[in-house]
Amino acid sequence: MSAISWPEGYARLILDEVDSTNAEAARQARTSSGPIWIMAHRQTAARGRRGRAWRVPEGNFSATLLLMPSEPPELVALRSFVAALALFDTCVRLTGRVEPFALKWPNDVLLNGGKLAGILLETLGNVARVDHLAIGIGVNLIAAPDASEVEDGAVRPVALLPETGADPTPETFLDHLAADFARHETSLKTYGFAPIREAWLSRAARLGEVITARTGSTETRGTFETVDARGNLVLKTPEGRVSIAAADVFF
Ligand SMILES: O=C(O)CCCC[C@@H]1SC[C@@H]2NC(=O)N[C@@H]21
Repeated sequence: MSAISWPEGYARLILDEVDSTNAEAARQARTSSGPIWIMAHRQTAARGRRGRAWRVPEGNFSATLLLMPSEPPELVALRSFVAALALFDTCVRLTGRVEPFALKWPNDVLLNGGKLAGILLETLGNVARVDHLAIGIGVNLIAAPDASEVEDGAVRPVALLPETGADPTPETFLDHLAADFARHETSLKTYGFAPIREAWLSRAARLGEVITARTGSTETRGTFETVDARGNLVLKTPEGRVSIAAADVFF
């Protein structure tokens, strides 16, 4: 595997233990003046989407990228697609295989149909313009939580090592991910969301198939048509097209 160079303009902080790298990003935001990757070998209070806990066996990958976008929230939210694409590229490079990986809206990476990685976006700042964005990324490198620990109907958790035999250290994973993220971030800034959206759709799981999107107590079932220019999930239902900004998706 060729050596990878750390992207210019991004700082890096590697911790042995922290409560949550997203919580550390919020603390770093008080003093940091530029983007910084924060990686931890252990998290004692890692959090997942929608207030869930995220269980992290040691050896798995846990990191947060703190950005200072100063952009409106709808643009900032598109970073979840940038992060998902970067994760996809990193996984492909480190395993030498593309076919077992897919992206699940809004921001999971699947491996052999199971959940390999999740992304948690958290914003800090005023409502109109986001001053700080924390992109938290967890990847099951060596071990996945037991299927009994996840919500009913959710995809089963899987890990990279048992599924592919690839055994990157968290540091190696970070080096690749930081480079891949920086490349897609430059593309977003230069060309806008369109190429990111196309690339994401070409790696999407269950495109054209019937899926279910659940938000609280509301459930929408329909054919996964596309992701629109704002990153919304578009489902074709018997009642017409529905565009969904935030939900959990079930296959
Ligand atoms: O629910 C999900 O799918 C998102 C999981 C995100 C977990 C990562 S691990 C690194 C970062 N720190 C946290 O506390 N959470 C994110």
